[in-house]
Amino acid sequence: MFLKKVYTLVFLRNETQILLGLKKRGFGVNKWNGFGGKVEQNETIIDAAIRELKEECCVVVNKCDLKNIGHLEFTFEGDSLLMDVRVFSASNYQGVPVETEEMAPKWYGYDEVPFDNMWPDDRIWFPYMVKNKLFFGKFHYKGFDTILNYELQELKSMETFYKNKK
Ligand SMILES: Nc1ncnc2c1[nH]c(=O)n2[C@H]1C[C@H](O)[C@@H](COP(=O)(O)OP(=O)(O)OP(=O)(O)O)O1
Repeated sequence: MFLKKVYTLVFLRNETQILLGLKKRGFGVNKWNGFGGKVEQNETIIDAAIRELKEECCVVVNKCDLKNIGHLEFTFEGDSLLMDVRVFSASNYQGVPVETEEMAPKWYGYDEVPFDNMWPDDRIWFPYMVKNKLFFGKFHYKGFDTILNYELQELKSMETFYKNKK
């Protein structure tokens, strides 16, 4: 039996670049990642995605501009936590990303993504995101550096995926 916690993860992207943030504190510190965090009680997943993006790099995105592009699940050996991460992409937004107490943002070309300083799973599913393919990934970790096993699949539609998900 797992204890599920829902998280958001947002990537701002254009044709040639993706915005990553260097996490300055807490879980995943010193790793480059998208922007996101835990969904709070009485908050929708989309509202959490918008709030976390604003808190972490001061950018505002409208609901209609956030596209759900993937679903990731992380479990850890000897731990009952299941991290349920909803991945979003947006190319329309308001404001210029700025550094906050939590994240230092930086634009990267798709061929210069710093995978060596990211979660190890990122290099496995990023290619799907970059090719605009929808995806579902499940990763089981030992500690935070070693993937013991994983599954990754391309999805036809996120709606169908969530409709059929138990
Ligand atoms: N393995 C992996 N790959 C890619 N992305 C992630 C992981 N593990 C993760 O946790 N993440 C993502 C999911 C979330 O976007 C963040 C983690 O959120 P966190 O910073 O813990 O949540 P907050 O609500 O911001 O936490 P507080 O610092 O406010 O307590 O990383």
